[in-house]
This record gives sequence, structure tokens and C-alpha cells, in this order.
Amino acid sequence: MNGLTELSVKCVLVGDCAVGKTALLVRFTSETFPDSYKPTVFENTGVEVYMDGVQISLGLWDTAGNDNFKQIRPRSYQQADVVLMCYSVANPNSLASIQRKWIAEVRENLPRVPVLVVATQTDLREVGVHRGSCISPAEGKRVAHEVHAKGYLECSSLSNRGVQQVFEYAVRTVFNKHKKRERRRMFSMNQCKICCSNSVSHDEIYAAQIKYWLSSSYHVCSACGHVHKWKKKLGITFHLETLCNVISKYVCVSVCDVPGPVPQQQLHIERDRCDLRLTTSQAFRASDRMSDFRNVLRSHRVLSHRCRTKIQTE
Ligand SMILES: Nc1nc2c(ncn2[C@@H]2O[C@H](COP(=O)(O)OP(=O)(O)OP(=O)(O)O)[C@@H](O)[C@H]2O)c(=O)[nH]1
Repeated sequence: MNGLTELSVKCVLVGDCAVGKTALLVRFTSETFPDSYKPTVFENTGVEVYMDGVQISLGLWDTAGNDNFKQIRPRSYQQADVVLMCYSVANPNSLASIQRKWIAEVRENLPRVPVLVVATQTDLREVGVHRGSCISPAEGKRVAHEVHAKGYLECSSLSNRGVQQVFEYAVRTVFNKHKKRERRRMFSMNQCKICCSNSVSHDEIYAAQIKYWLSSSYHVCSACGHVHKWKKKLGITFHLETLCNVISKYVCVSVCDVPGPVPQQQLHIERDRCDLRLTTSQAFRASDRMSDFRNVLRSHRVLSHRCRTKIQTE
């Protein structure tokens, strides 16, 4: 990806046999509907799409629902950006499989990649023998919620209803994730120039002695998320002892402008890979109980877009 002018997205479809994964892909890529059923072993295809002016190479990976080909599936999971877990509204077992089997397999291979639950063959709610006994949207949504899916969509490849939306949603999910990451990187680069005039290098910084940390209060800059000694100027009160204890290995702010004795501990920053994010809307003091502090960090995970830098203590 280059400054979000182009992006490549790998989307993998999984789900029980005959739920309509191939038909969904065929409908989306060629505007046709395959009537005959031919079990998939392994297929992939690619299309170019645009989103907000960004050209996106969308790789679409069809997988076999049949477990005879189970060994092949991990190949499809490699480097995936988003997974569509499909079930047929006319087949309750296929929905049960999402909870019982597919989410576990996907998470084993892709622990953090967004998944969407996709209900297929929705035309069967209106015609055919399953009419009246099909799975309702509410039931599908409930399962999606339980497996922590990023979204729930319904479609019919036969009637072409909702097909486009499935892929739009999938691409949008990945797109937004990249945009967020990009924005964070930009903030990180820009704001550090402003706020950290006397900070040391971003890639490798030196922190003061832990002892010094234990006895000192620092402040997190509201602009860049860095710890400063600027009392009440820009940031929130933040005690490094607490910070160190709570996040014993990974700290989500970089420490710069460290006064005091010669640094004894070297810290390495892993840029753009931060799990914890801070906002500046709240103040914490050293006296805060650890659990409260942890909760506050947790509750602020998604709020801040400020520069995030992860420090790994050696
Ligand atoms: N009524 C209806 N039938 C569909 C729809 N989508 C697929 N089918 C039919 O369902 C059968 C299975 O479709 P496939 O797309 O091959 O299913 P699959 O999930 O790829 O199956 P595997 O390759 O075995 O994993 C075919 O006979 C399709 O014609 C749909 O939206 N509505």
C-alpha cells in the first residue's frame, strides 16, 4: 500500500458444503449464476475495485466446505485480510458449523483478522420446500455477535440481492483498518516534530532508571501521546510506575525528554504495533488502583488516534 492510493485486499470465503460460496463469487465477478453444483477444492480469482478513489486489488479465495480438503484450506488463509463465514438460511447445520467449527479454524489461522458472517440463499425464504423454516436474520445476527464478527450480511446469488453489499462491506472493513493505521502513522510522524523537540530517536530511545520512574510523575502529551514532564501543559497526569506495572512488557507511549540519571535500561519501540491507546481526556494518578487503571486503558482502546508507539522492555 502506498499512502492509501492503492490497496490489495485478500478475502477468503469459508463455510459448509453447498452453502453457495462459489455461486456468490461467480455472481459478484461475472454477473451470472451457476445452477449446477460442483464442489470446490481450491479456487482464487481477483478483481479491481475502487473505494473512495483508492484502487483496490481484491483477491477472492474460494475454499472447500468439504473436510476431505481440509489440509488445503490453511493455504487460503495465509495473509488474508478479511474472512467471510457463509451459511445458508435454508440449512441450520451450516449456521451451527459457524459456531462449532469455522470460527475456531479461522481464529487458529488468523487470530486477529476481521470476519463477517454472510447468510446466503435468502431467496429460499420465499420459495421452495424450506420456505417458512428458514433461519431468520435475527438468529443469524445473534450468531455473528457471538463469534465477534465485524458484521452480518445477507444475500442471494440467485436473485442477486445483497451480493454487491457483501463485498463492499468486506472491502470497507479492511479499507477503514488501513486508513486508521495510516492516519496513526501520519500523526506519529508529524506531531513528534512539534512536541518532542528534545526527544531522542523514535526507533531507539533511552529511559531513565526504573527507580527514577518510580519516584517521578510524568505527563502524557495530549498531542503526541509521549510522556513529558510538562506539568498540566498538554497532558494528563500519569505515573510511570503504574504504567510500567500495568503494561509490564508493552508500553503504549514512548518515553522521551527523560531527565535524571544516566539511562540504565534500553527500550525498543515497535512502531505502529500498539495494543493500548490512551486518550487525554482523563487524569490518572499514581494512587489509582491498578485494576481501575487497567479498565480505563481498556475502555479507551478505540478512542484515540494519537501517535501510538509500543515499547518493549528488554
Ligand atoms: N436458491 C439458491 N441456490 C443457490 C444460491 N447460491 C448457490 N445456490 C446453489 O447451491 C448449490 C451449491 O452452491 P455452491 O456455490 O457450489 O456452494 P459452495 O459453498 O461453493 O460448495 P462447496 O464448494 O462444496 O464448498 C448449487 O447448486 C447452487 O446453484 C442462492 O443464492 N439461491
